[in-house]
Amino acid sequence: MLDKVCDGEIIGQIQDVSIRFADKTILKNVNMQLRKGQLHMLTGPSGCGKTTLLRALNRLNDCFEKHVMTGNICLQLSEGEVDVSQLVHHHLPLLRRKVGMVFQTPNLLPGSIIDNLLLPLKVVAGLNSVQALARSEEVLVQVRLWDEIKDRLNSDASSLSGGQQQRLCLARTLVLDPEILLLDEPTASLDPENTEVIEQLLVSLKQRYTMVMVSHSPLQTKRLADQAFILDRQGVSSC
Ligand SMILES: Nc1ncnc2c1ncn2[C@@H]1O[C@H](COP(=O)(O)OP(=O)(O)OP(=O)(O)O)[C@@H](O)[C@H]1O
Repeated sequence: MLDKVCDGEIIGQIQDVSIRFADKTILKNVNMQLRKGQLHMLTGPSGCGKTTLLRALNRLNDCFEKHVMTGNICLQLSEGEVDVSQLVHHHLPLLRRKVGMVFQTPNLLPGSIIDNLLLPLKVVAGLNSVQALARSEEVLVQVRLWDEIKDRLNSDASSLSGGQQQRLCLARTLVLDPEILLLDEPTASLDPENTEVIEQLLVSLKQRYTMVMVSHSPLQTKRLADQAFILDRQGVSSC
């Protein structure tokens, strides 16, 4: 029984969501609820549509041609209830800020470690240099990276280890104050030691953020899940 915590305010309703790319149906009538401050683990066979479902939550599938989604996704964010499926194009950047995503392999911006945080803070959040530096330090402490990199903030981000790069990616998402975090197999490219660091970090982020994480590992799912879901051709079931 993986449902360690079943109560909690429902802040996400995924109702009858079906998604296809061109004429290929990937997801059919998926129903799922997200609860505030909980870590929802999503598992299932390769190719069943886990990443596609994650991307539906912040409309990243819109980036692909011939993508069609039906059904509803409603999220309760600090601004109020957002009908994700109905949002017009110019509201998507704000949605993606509130519903941030971390990918399977670290996807850092070219440039220095600190550039990876200053850039979104200045360009997206409109902070000045002093504010952006202060916020960067705050979030680097939050992802437990500050002590490791505080003396080389201007080094190339690619000089970081894989685990450090993934924590920097997480920091880059957190720096914009998301409310929901989408995590697409964030430890898939990491060794067991770095996986443990990321897992501990995610546990520490529970409560403050609502998280949806894809994992292939039953053990990882068991370790982390407040609620676990299996996605397959029949849709989503909790386990
Ligand atoms: N942009 C796209 N265009 C066309 N087909 C796509 C696109 N993205 C995903 N698909 C297809 O949708 C199906 C589900 O892919 P998805 O990546 O969501 O599965 P997954 O469960 O996350 O797989 P894995 O566990 O292997 O990462 C696959 O058949 C894939 O080829």
